[in-house]
Amino acid sequence: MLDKKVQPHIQLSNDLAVDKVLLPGDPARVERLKKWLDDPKELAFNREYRSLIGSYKGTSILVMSTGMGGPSTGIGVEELANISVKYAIRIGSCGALQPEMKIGDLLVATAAVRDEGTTKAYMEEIYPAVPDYQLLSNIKQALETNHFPYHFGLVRSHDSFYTDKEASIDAYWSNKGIWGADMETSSLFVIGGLRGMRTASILNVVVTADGDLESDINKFVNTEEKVMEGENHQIKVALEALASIT
Ligand SMILES: O=P(O)(O)O[C@H]1O[C@H](CO)[C@@H](O)[C@H]1O
Ligand SMILES: O=c1cc[nH]c(=O)[nH]1
Repeated sequence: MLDKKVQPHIQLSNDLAVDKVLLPGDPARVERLKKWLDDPKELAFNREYRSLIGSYKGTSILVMSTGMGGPSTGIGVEELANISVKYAIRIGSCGALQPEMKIGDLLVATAAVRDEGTTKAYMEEIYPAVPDYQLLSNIKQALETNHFPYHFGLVRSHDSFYTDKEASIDAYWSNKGIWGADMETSSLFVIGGLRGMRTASILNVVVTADGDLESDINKFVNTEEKVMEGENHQIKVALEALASIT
């Protein structure tokens, strides 16, 4: 369904005529993205959905935060599909689950474990959460051209952060070969995919596998240098991947 009306949550409409979007979780990341775009224009900031539009190498790019977790990501993705968005790359942060991953390394999701509630409201658990092959290929090209440190691997998207069991849950999934933990990738892949969107997720490592989640997250709030370097890398790679869509 194409929708000329302003969408209720994201407060954007089809009049934008843009089909490519970058999706950070954090609205503050939207502000930091401004410097990457030519002629950036603030659009809306309603609830967790902060948006701006600009261009990169002549390609029109929408940027919109999803907030944290599956439900807000799902609503954002549905409303973006209603205004004709066709390509969406998440630029998020994640906790590492494998020991060789360093702060500021990038993790490109090859698929996601649907360990959250949102996508179960849409599809049986046997349905896979997978990205678009062409976007992955563009992302790999940009990573190699720029020589940024990266990994490709499975991500676990989850709903909880501060339960008493987080350490053992992470150990379990690490042993099963999962590379990182976030809260939105599986919802983007499943809901975006069901709505005909091509999707990918590039995650910046903000917590190492042997790190303590609470203290490392606090360092993240203090904009630790390596984290910011990783964020700049993920933004550049995502923009290059979108701009090279033919
Ligand atoms: O930095 P963002 O993109 O929000 O991603 C991660 O950070 C939040 C938790 O701190 C969750 O949303 C998680 O997925
Ligand atoms: O472990 C982590 C760290 C950041 N974000 C997450 O979702 N999980």
